Amino acid sequence: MKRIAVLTSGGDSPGMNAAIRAVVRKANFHGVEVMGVYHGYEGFIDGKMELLDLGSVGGIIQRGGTKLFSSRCPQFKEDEYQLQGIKKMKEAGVEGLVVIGGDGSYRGALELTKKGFPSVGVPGTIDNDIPGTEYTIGFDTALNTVVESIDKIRDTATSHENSFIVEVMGRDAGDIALWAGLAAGAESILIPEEEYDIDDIISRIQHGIARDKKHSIIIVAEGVMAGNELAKILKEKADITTRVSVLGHIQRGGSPSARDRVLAGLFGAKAVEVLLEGRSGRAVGIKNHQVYDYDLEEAFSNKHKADLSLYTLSKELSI
Ligand SMILES: Nc1ncnc2c1ncn2[C@@H]1O[C@H](COP(=O)(O)OP(=O)(O)OP(=O)(O)O)[C@@H](O)[C@H]1O
Ligand SMILES: O=P(O)(O)OC[C@H]1O[C@](O)(CO)[C@@H](O)[C@@H]1O
Ligand SMILES: [Mg+2]
Repeated sequence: MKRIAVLTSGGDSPGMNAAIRAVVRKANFHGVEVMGVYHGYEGFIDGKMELLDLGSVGGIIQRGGTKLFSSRCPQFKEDEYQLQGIKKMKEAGVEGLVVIGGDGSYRGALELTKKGFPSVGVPGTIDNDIPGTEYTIGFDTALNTVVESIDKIRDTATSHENSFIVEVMGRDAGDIALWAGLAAGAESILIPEEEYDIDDIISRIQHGIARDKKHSIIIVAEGVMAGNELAKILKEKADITTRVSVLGHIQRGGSPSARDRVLAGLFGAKAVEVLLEGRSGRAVGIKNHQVYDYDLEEAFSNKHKADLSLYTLSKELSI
């Protein structure tokens, strides 16, 4: 291969820029040019891209967001648009693609590979919900943002002896809620992967009050329900008044943590190696501290499993 392309797709995540940089620098190291495709699959369809040289990815390793912009592009699910994009790429001499994104983006990458355009997936999502890899780029930074926010909420919760509900991101995946709950010492954690027990949540708050605890923190992943909805249930069922904080998109921003930058470097470089070895339809991941590649299809035909031992542990530690 003499020229490949890179794009970022789906929700952005801190560390995507570091991954773009790694793809460009690693490919250049092997004498291969890299085109940066703008706005995810939207730009792919239109062939909206430009050459990324060594200098063009300088100064971005520490920047949140993605220099290439991202999008959710529903029309890319249709063959017609995938083929149109492949045509544009081939006309520009592009022979392979690195897709940095989540599970949806991976589906697009597999479709392209099946249609004869070699593509490799790099896991870039704060949700940490891609089967086959223990960590995704951006999860660590998002987790730290959430934990820092909860620490601040805890200060005011303690001063006013309030119970707080903190709503975090995660439509289908509870990793952010779970890890943040454990890291911040939340009394209850609600995740999409596990049925919640409202009586248990209530009794934990009441138990805290009875032992003169100054605050209570409940973390709810948005996929379970909105924080305000939970507040209403607690009021109606047990006359418990709570304050609600919805952390929202601040969780997707900010400078990537050192861990996410390292992961981005490892994954970006590995994706280039895979393409240059003539392999495609692969995803890169990390397991037991080893970076490896595996079948893209495995990344979405299996369901992501949250580590429920953390859930049990959190219940034991926060009482
Ligand atoms: N079945 C599919 N076939 C082709 N392309 C797809 C498919 N599913 C998703 N895509 C493409 O991938 C894009 C991103 O998918 P999605 O919105 O699910 O985000 P994601 O990559 O899972 O990231 P995250 O969930 O972290 O935000 C979609 O907008 C679409 O362009
Ligand atoms: O960009 P949008 O549409 O607000 O997406 C929000 C979703 O994206 C994610 O942040 C993942 O990127 C999810 O946690 C969240 O549910
Ligand atoms: Mg997704």
